[in-house]
Amino acid sequence: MTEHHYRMDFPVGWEELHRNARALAWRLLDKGQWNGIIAITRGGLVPAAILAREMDIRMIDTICVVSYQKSDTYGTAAAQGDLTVLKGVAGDGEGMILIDDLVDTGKTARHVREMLPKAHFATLYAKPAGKPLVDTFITEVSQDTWIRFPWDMEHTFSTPLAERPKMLG
Ligand SMILES: O=P(O)(O)OC[C@H]1O[C@H](OP(=O)(O)OP(=O)(O)O)[C@H](O)[C@@H]1O
Ligand SMILES: Nc1nc2[nH]cnc2c(=O)[nH]1
Ligand SMILES: [Mg+2]
Repeated sequence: MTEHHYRMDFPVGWEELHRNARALAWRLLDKGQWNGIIAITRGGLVPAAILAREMDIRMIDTICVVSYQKSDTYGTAAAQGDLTVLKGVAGDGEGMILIDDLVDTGKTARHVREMLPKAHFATLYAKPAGKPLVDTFITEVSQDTWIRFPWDMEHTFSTPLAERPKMLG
């Protein structure tokens, strides 16, 4: 188990996520022809759907993995367990876009890149430790930032920034 310390919160709304995913689609279209998309579950599924629509790709597969345990009250990962692959993909990934929402420590990226060494690994967000493992990403955030995706959030009371350090621990 690896312990993580996140000091900053980075909430991402649907519009911002959509804009970033479309920016990624532009970048990938510029890089050539693709045979399909492989989404890393679960975070890669939404970006995969947006890429598929923008890039006119119908061939979509998944690598199904379990890694982080989100165990604290605020949905921030307290620990990262061993990576378990529930479902892989045949072949070496040639001509395929391998997509995830983000790369953090790079542990997931390292594992899936070994499984599909010829795939083009893309993410919307990247933290410095994982950045060298990504072929194409859109937005970099610092290592001590916890990204909150729209599918993990709902509209609720917003705690003033000055009080948040107590919450993040
Ligand atoms: O670079 P790493 O430190 O390996 O972290 C990145 C991984 O963590 C998140 O997935 P998570 O395990 O939270 O599961 P989910 O996609 O099912 O929500 C994210 O979607 C990446 O897959
Ligand atoms: N939602 C979310 N999941 C993660 N898994 C690893 N890092 C992160 C992060 O910053 N945000
Ligand atoms: Mg994930």
